[in-house]
Amino acid sequence: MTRPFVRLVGVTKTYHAGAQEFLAVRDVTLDVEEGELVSIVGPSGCGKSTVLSILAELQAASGGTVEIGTPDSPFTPGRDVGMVFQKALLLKWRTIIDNVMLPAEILGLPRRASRERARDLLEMVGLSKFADAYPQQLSGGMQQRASIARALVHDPKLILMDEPFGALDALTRERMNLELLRIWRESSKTILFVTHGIQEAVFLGSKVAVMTAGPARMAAQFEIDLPEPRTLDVKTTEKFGNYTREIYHLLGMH
Ligand SMILES: Nc1ncnc2c1ncn2[C@@H]1O[C@H](COP(=O)(O)OP(=O)(O)OP(=O)(O)O)[C@@H](O)[C@H]1O
Repeated sequence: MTRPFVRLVGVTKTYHAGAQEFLAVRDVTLDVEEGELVSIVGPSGCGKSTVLSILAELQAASGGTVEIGTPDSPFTPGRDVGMVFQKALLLKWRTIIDNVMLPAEILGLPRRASRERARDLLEMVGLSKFADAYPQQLSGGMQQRASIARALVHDPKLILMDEPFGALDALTRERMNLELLRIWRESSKTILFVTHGIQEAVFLGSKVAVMTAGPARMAAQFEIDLPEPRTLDVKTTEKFGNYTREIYHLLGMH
């Protein structure tokens, strides 16, 4: 049995505000295999972003175990993380290719090789023609594709996505889901995908971790056994319906 790339065991996070303590998450236990795409779904405020920030080592857990990397594939925080947020957060005074290159620049990676990689990634996300355009010339979905290319440019081992398609219209979101699955297959990265959308979580993940609020905790996990490669037809299957129904119930929505 190989070691998972990410292992969280009984992770808790307490925030302090003066003398007040606030338990933001507890009972977070999750294994993510190398190359796996795992969804984390839950209502607003249940601590999903907190879990991602602990994984990115932007903040420390208050308790429990956080292990990332394996002996064969060690993990360097900062260097080995790519992040995608709800907003694309592109710098409007930089061209798309210069935006994509930003993490490589910050890490001081060789410029010529990074530029080539940025071009390849823009091709992968279907934006070759827009390399020299500015962000405001792109639609929301295109900007989000550029931000995915930016998250991959320094070849990180772990991609953390925090509600990346939440601001997109429903059709673009579906299209981006398909795009993400293709990019994931082509790049074979380990991806953690946070969403409020139960259907989105089940459609994308080989595993779905469900977080509940009040008190915030990781309540359950589902191995999602659906045909690969996944297409939108999967959503009409009985199995897909059963997974989503079970998660709705867990979240108290009947
Ligand atoms: N730096 C902080 N200091 C104090 N409390 C915080 C801090 N960051 C988050 N919290 C609290 O911790 C809880 C979890 O927040 P978090 O942002 O992780 O939830 P979330 O599930 O990602 O929410 P959303 O889906 O709305 O983005 C919330 O109640 C939030 O108010």
